[in-house]
Order: sequence, then structure tokens, then C-alpha cells
Amino acid sequence: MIFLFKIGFLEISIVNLIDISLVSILIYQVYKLLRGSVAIKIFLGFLSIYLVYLFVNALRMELLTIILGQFMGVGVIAAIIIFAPEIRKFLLIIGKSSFLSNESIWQELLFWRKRESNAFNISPIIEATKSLSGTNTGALMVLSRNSELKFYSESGDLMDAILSKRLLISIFNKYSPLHDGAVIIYNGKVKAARCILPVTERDVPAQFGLRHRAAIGMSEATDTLVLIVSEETGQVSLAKNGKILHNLSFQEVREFLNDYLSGVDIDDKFDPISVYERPQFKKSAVKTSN
Ligand SMILES: Nc1ncnc2c1ncn2[C@@H]1O[C@H](COP(=O)(O)OP(=O)(O)OP(=O)(O)O)[C@@H](O)[C@H]1O
Repeated sequence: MIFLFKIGFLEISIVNLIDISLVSILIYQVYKLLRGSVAIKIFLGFLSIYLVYLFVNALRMELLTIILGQFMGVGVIAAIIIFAPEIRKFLLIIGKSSFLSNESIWQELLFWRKRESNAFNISPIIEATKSLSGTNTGALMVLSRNSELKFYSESGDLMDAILSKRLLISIFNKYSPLHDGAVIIYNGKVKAARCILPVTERDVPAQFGLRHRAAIGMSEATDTLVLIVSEETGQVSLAKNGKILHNLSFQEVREFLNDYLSGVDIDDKFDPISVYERPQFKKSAVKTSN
């Protein structure tokens, strides 16, 4: 083994350094995930007790080590119960960003099928959005580039219909029995309508109602781009990765949809929802359109 440093009785190898770096990154990621929630205080409490445990263990203080060791044993189970929602969120983030979450990769690996491009003609979506926005008809469209989202599709009515402007307008027409909930669009098809999306658990600025909360929640849980047309103002927004872009022009929507479907990383172009809490942000009733 190659040792980098030898300070007194302490010898640190490259492996130790990598180990320490990885643990630091992990702790930072957990901190980022829990920041702002009540769970962060419990997490810091556990972390402090664990550090004390490591310290007394290193000093060979046996009695204290046994007591704290017992506490840590029970503490792990308690932590799993207390942090269940955060652990779920953490695993979802890992699953979402893993390249194995891409269904077309699985098809290629398992069935030797040639991977098809996920890009398709988005004009029907843009044209339908213009019409829905112009008539102040609320709409929620989930675009997926690498998964059929079966779990969410099955919460609504399965369709598997070829995408068209008229189909989308008919679905979101307020007299249509399919208008409530979201449509899921994948590979040029409307896979399902009337789907129920997960609502974000974060605090969302007051101007965003349930439709926007569901869009933000869906974009947090999956690698999807969610398009929202507000029933109240006709404004068009996009949600991605828990962030949002509000009151977009149709040209902007077209560019974002095309970039997303061709695999471009657009996450950085989105605003954190906290931006819309600023006092200078005014909900504009003026709609920009091209
Ligand atoms: N979890 C959900 N999944 C899918 N669709 C939902 C969900 N929650 C609400 N919606 C849709 O949003 C509609 C209610 O929207 P609401 O008016 O509360 O939201 P909003 O964000 O203020 O939108 P708007 O600006 O259009 O008024 C519902 O009728 C339903 O179609």
C-alpha cells in the first residue's frame, strides 16, 4: 500500500483519502437534500452522536463505546423510519440520474435492438398550446424522453394515440371527460390522459396552484419536462427537475422542447421556485406570444 502521509501514529493512504472524500460528498448531498426541513436537525443530532462514538471508540473508552454503540444500532432503524420520505427522494434522484433509468438502453442491452431517437415532431404540442393558452384552457402535459412512465400512465386512462393538435385540444376541453389531470407524451404518442402526478412537498409561491405544484412534483420525481397552461391567465410555463420557467413565449417553449427531446441538458436554464417569491416578481397578466 502507498502511504501519502505519516503524522505521528496516523498513516493516510490514497484509499483513505478517496474514502474520506466520498464520505464528505455523501454527507454534503444528504445535507443539501435535507436543508430547510425539520429533518436536518435530527440528521445533525445523529451525526454528532456518531462522531462522539467514533472519538470514544478511538480512545478505547469501552463503557461509553458500548452505550453509544447500542444507541447507534437502534438509531439506524429509527433513522430509516424518520427519514423514509427523504430516503425515497434520494433513491429517486439517484435512479433518475442513472443512465440505466433510460428504457431504450435496456432495450438495446437486453434485446440487441437499435436505439431509436426520442425526438419527434413537437408542432402539434406547440399549436395546441397556442390554442389552449388563447382560450384560457388549463392543461398539463408531461413529456418524457426515455421512459413510457407506465406507473403514472396507469393512474389515468391509457390511450397510445398519435399526437395531434386536435387530440390535445379535445382532451383539455373543459367539457371533455378526459380534461382533468395530465397527459403523458412519449415518442410522438399520447400514452395516457387524466393522469395523477405527484404533488411537490416543498413550499411553493402562492401564485402557483395545484396544477403547477403537480408539474413541479412530477419534474422532481422523474426526468421529464412538464408543460403547464394556466387556466387563470393562459400563461405557459415549463417545469424541469423541480425548477420552473414561468410565462414563456411559444418560441421559447418550442426551443426547450426540442432541446430536451434531443438530449440536451436544459436543467441549468430553469429558475428555482424561490425566484418567484421575490417581492419584485409580479405575476404578469400580459401574455407573450409569437
Ligand atoms: N396531482 C395532480 N395531477 C394531475 N393534475 C392535477 C393534479 N392536481 C391538480 N391537477 C389539475 O390541476 C387542476 C387544478 O388546478 P388549479 O387551478 O388548482 O391550479 P393552478 O396551478 O392555480 O392552475 P391555473 O393557473 O390553471 O388556475 C385540476 O383540475 C387538475 O386538472
